[in-house]
Amino acid sequence: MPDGSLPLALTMGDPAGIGPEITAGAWRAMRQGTTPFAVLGDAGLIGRHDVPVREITTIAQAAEVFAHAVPVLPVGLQAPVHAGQPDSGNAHAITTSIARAVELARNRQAAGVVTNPISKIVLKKAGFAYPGHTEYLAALCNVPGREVMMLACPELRVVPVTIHVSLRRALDELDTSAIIAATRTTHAALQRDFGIATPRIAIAGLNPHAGEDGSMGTEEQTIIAPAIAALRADGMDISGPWPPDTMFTPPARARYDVAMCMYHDQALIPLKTIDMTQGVNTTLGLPIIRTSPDHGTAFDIAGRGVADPSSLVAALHMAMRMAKHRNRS
Ligand SMILES: NC(=O)C1=CN([C@@H]2O[C@H](COP(=O)(O)OP(=O)(O)OC[C@H]3O[C@@H](n4cnc5c(N)ncnc54)[C@H](O)[C@@H]3O)[C@@H](O)[C@H]2O)C=CC1
Ligand SMILES: NCC(=O)COP(=O)(O)O
Repeated sequence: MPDGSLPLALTMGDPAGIGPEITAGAWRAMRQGTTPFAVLGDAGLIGRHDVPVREITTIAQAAEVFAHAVPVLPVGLQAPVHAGQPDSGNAHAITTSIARAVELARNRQAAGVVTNPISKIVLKKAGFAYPGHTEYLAALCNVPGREVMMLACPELRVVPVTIHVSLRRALDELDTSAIIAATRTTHAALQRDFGIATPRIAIAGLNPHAGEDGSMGTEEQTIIAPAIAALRADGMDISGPWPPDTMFTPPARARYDVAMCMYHDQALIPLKTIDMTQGVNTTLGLPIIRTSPDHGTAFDIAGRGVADPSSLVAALHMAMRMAKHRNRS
């Protein structure tokens, strides 16, 4: 069976966050469609949100069950779950769910992995060694350091070259080779997983006004321009370095397929401001497909039944589209 018709593996995320209720909401929205998923988590927890749930023993059973109930491959919890009150006691279950989902995708039993949100600090307190999914997934796939985070909504795609580090450390980490590596990975993924034959890539500056000829910082000249030259020499359609404050306006966005940004918030602020409900986070550079909603655990509203499942639905649909593109390439 081609990967595009396999079910997706959906991780549990933090059980005290909005993961269980957006999972139930996504199933309601998608049950009659052609994108089945199986949850690696706790059936009782999802059943709290007024949806039928069925435990399955292999992910192959998901497609048949999906129209009638949320298919769940059980992953046992270690601590009781109270919505909105995260507990590091469940860290092992959270990370096991991710590891098993990756295994299913790597064994070609799942079309890809879609992750529900985790709390970085909850896992860190339990000794988890990774800043987020992105880095953990790369380790699980034996490609540490090759991971690239891309967020996408219908209006914009953005890639932060430096990811889950302090702003001070991001400035230290930013170098020509990091920009070149992230851009090459992004270019290849846009072709392979998104069907864009000749991606137009815009590179952001770092400083106000992109440095204005070195009068407000020299990183554009010393770090970014050499990366642009090397990428153009590879034959890519590269523009920049663009002043970051104007490169996300609607006319500017129309001129590129992806914006390479120098640090986390330079990328994520415009994306989430433009469209938090349809935004999807995807990890490029892995041997598997991985997407996720663009939002976090939203502990402040968890359990109230008000969480919007739209971003998770968009993540599930994007993962399936990517799997189908990858199969055709
Ligand atoms: N992919 C992932 O696993 C991600 C995890 N996080 C984690 O989430 C935790 C909370 O992070 P925050 O910065 O508070 O961001 P957040 O996205 O969880 O919440 C920000 C605001 O948006 C609201 N919100 C988020 N998703 C919503 C939804 N589906 N429907 C309605 N309202 C929604 C929340 O109620 C809150 O007011 C952190 O521990 C962070 O590490 C954050 C981003 C992504
Ligand atoms: N701000 C994006 C984010 O935190 C998502 O990280 P990850 O868990 O997908 O690595």
